[in-house]
Amino acid sequence: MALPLITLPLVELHLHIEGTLEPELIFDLAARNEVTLPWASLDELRAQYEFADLSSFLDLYYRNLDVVRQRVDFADLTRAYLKRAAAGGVRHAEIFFDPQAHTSRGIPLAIALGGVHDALANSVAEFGLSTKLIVTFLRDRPASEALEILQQILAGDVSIDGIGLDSAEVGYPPSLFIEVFSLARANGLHLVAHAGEEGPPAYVWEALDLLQVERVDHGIRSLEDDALVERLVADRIPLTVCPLSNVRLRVIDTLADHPLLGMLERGLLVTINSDDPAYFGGYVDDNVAALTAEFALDAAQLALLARNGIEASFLAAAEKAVLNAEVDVWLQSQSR
Ligand code: HPA
Ligand SMILES: [Zn+2]
Repeated sequence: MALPLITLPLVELHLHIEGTLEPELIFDLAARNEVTLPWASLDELRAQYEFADLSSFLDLYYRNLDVVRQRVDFADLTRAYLKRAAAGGVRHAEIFFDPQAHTSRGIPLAIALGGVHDALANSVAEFGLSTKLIVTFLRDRPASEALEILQQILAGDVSIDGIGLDSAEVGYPPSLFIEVFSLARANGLHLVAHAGEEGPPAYVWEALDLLQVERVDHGIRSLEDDALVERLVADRIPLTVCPLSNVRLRVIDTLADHPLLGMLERGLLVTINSDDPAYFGGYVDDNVAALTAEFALDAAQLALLARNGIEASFLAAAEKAVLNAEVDVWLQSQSR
């Protein structure tokens, strides 16, 4: 009898829930909410998924959210991600949610956040997948708005685990958000920020020194600054790298050009993630599979990447130990 296949237990740390809105769900929610779409068919919508850079992607990402309106829509969106992620071996996900992508189009915060929370609350029971929720602020909107929303969340009844920064990077340095991050820190929240995706290494320094982030999202432009790499290595600051996103947003030309192996060689704590899987051609397991094919990664390298994700997560030590033991079992299964 064939041995049952053991899947590598994965942790996902860079995932925008809004970026899991698949074309089929866009059409379903448009029908549910009686929204007229500008696309006549799924194919016509899919034809829009060619991006020149981050901002051309963000235009479509925000636009497509028009169909997500009711609390149940947010729950359905989130549940669909959890189901797909679990099927790909994800055991723990730390999920980004952009409140301003919804409040700015008139959806009350409580509806959007409540719907996401409804799905996350059942995730362990339904999918065997634990989660944390990280509220990300749009850096191309005023910091005063982010501060107001954070205050509302802190006063509300949905508890969150951390905050982050995303959206258009260049021209919006982390220094604009010092007050928001100070408030989050004072309230015991974890801190992350997108930096060094399209922005310069100086933004990564600011995220570390001014915002005191615990992880850097993307961060691949850090490689342009040796002193910064030394700092990231010395402090074991994780970088949540998203290879298929990097290719689709033209941060790099092709997957073959991805600096993953060089980053690992330099001792960086690199984790593999999907970013916006409905837009970039794959979920986290697809990212791992694409890297494995491109760079002929062996079982030890895959186990290292899985362990990096576990180390970089905001799980408690005992929870990390459980997942690391599952990686051990997977690694043993690979040598048989
Ligand atoms: O890849 C991203 N970068 C910045 N902001 C984002 N918001 C969703 N995805 C992204
Ligand atoms: Zn991102």
